[in-house]
Amino acid sequence: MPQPRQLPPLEEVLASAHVVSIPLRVRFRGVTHREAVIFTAPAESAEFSPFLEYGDAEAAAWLACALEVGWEGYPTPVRESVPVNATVPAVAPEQVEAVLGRYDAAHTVKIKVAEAGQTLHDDVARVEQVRRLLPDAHLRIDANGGWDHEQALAGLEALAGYGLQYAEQPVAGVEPLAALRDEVRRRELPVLIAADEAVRKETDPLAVARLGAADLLVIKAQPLGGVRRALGIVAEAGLPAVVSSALDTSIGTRAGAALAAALPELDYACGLGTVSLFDGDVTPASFTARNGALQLRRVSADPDLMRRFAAPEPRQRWWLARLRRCYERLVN
Ligand SMILES: O=C(O)CCC(=O)C1=CC=C[C@@H](O)[C@@H]1C(=O)O
Ligand SMILES: [Mg+2]
Repeated sequence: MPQPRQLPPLEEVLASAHVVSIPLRVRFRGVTHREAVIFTAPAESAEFSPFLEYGDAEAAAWLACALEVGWEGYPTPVRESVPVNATVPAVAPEQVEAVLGRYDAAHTVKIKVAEAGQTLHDDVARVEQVRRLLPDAHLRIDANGGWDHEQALAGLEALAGYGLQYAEQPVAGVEPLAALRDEVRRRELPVLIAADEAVRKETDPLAVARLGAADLLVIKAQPLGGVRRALGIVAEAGLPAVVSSALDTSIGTRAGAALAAALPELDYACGLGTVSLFDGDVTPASFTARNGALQLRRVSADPDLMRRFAAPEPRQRWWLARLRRCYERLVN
């Protein structure tokens, strides 16, 4: 398990922890509120927000990230500005304009596809609507592994005509992704393949690069156990990286921006625009993009806002118990 060089004492970690629940403007990943633990830590404000269904082994990596950020701070940036994409959840075409309206500018848009209970017809309608509204934007899709091999080929055949920069995790797993990428190239479909879950949910995040399963990697600081560990994975993989959010508040998004800002190469807009999907935040000036880019600055959690968005008491207890268990895993 990745760890910050020296863990701060558990009592200090608990004393700085605030459990919040922030409403989302649109349903995303099946949730309407995002729960998170925010630390008012000595180096930077930090966030621990593994998804609710994750077990402790996986969630512990997210805690390693929070402790690194909070008690060590960020690595030195090589750029001050990070371009980001707008994110369109699996909404109906009529809702697309309102979602895009939350962004100051959308030069690049990521569109969710292959949502359970929807059809390719729904995906085509959504992508078509984004393309109609933004004829010049770079478009990318994210299937979250929701297609099988044949569905992915059918999906990419149907959507490639709208001009896609890449397809993120069209099928689940590393080998299936490699097989799909081979077939996409054989058919000469003009779409690159990106790996997300195949990097962050596998025991070996480098398997994708070794097997040639993707053209680029989606990299997230919390699931990969921290900013510095993620930097190491990108360096070893030798593939272009798209740093993305884990649906974090402004605090976790700032850690993602620190990762993107420290990468030697940044060829693609990052998936760090999701604060615009939140209807509330723990910092007075939300860390959102201006003209399609985040400008690095200090982002600190505000005590009043953390009180305003404090999670209900039973959820606080649930999160603090989870935090203790994950900490124990990092120690042992
Ligand atoms: O990449 C983006 O534009 C936004 C982040 C995003 O899509 C995600 C955030 C959190 C959880 C994931 O299901 C999802 C993703 O799959 O990339
Ligand atoms: Mg993804």
